[in-house]
Amino acid sequence: MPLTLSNTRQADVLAAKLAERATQALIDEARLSPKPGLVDSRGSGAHQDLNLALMERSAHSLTATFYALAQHCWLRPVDIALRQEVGRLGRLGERQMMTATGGVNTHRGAIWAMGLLVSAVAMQPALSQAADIAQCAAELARLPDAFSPITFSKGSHAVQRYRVPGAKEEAQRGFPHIIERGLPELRASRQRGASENQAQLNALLAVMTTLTDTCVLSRGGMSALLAMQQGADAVLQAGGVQTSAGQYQLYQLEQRMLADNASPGGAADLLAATLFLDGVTRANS
Ligand SMILES: CC(C)(COP(=O)(O)OP(=O)(O)OC[C@H]1O[C@@H](n2cnc3c(N)ncnc32)[C@H](O)[C@@H]1O)[C@@H](O)C(=O)NCCC(=O)NCCS
Ligand SMILES: Nc1ncnc2c1ncn2[C@@H]1O[C@H](COP(=O)(O)OP(=O)(O)OP(=O)(O)O)[C@@H](O)[C@H]1O
Repeated sequence: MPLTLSNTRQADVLAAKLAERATQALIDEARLSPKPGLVDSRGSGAHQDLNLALMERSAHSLTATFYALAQHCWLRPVDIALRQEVGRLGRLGERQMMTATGGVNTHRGAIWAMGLLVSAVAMQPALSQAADIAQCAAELARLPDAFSPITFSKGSHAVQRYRVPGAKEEAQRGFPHIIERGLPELRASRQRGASENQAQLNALLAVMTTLTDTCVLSRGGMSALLAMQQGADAVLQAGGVQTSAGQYQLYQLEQRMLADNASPGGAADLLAATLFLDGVTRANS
């Protein structure tokens, strides 16, 4: 479509809205409490170098990145040129995050997941189903980015060592932990009468039941990952965080994760992305 004044204005409006929603989803995730092992409004969980103020500063520093991604992707077809530009903007966002936090990794995985989903909504603003948006993001994630530097990462090390899918594969598969776990649990919990806080915690736990979270693997190995998955499942089997049995199981899970020095950063990223997609698709419906 040729760029006219009117559709340039539409692109601006949508980009501003998506950037604001993505930033807010990161803030809502960070504040949500009580989350096992993660930064929340009670404290730093298993982290020495993170706290809520830093997470919020980091989230705000990313608004400009999400805005640029949405602007650039507006009505664009998925192709290598777009993939490269999205990769460039994502890496620029990582550098801006590092500047805002004084060199601490607060949201690396979140920039990846949220950045791809923001891009997908801008590419096809008419999509109204979360699964379709996730598939569009997956198509982008599956394309090679020739400018991606080959660097060591804890995530890729865990993927190779334990032979499990990590952040890249989750995106390339169409974010199954958002579409098949987080989003259905969020909506089902609300329908069962859980409060918004409880529904979001249940959604996080639903993601944790099966995610091979490379943050947990890097810090605590396979035993910590299995304890996380089984502990999250035990909370949901007990009726979720809105029941006293579920709260007891959540307390047990938190104690175990702290003892393992483990934090489900990948699950937290996917919860933030779940909240973003929930908001975007509710606004469209
Ligand atoms: C894919 C990324 C996250 C790197 O992943 P990798 O596993 O190699 O490294 P790293 O350990 O630094 O980060 C992984 C992060 O992903 C999250 N995560 C961990 N496990 C999982 C999982 N199973 N599923 C989803 N997310 C996960 C965590 O937050 C973790 O910290 C990303 O940084 C990247 O390659 N970006 C390139 C820039 C780009 O192309 N961006 C485009 C979109 S903006
Ligand atoms: N509330 C949260 N608390 C902690 N981490 C979170 C939270 N929300 C998202 N994350 C994700 O967790 C990741 C940070 O995890 P972690 O600190 O384990 O990674 P690291 O810096 O690579 O490793 P380490 O801290 O072990 O050196 C970030 O990429 C971020 O996207």
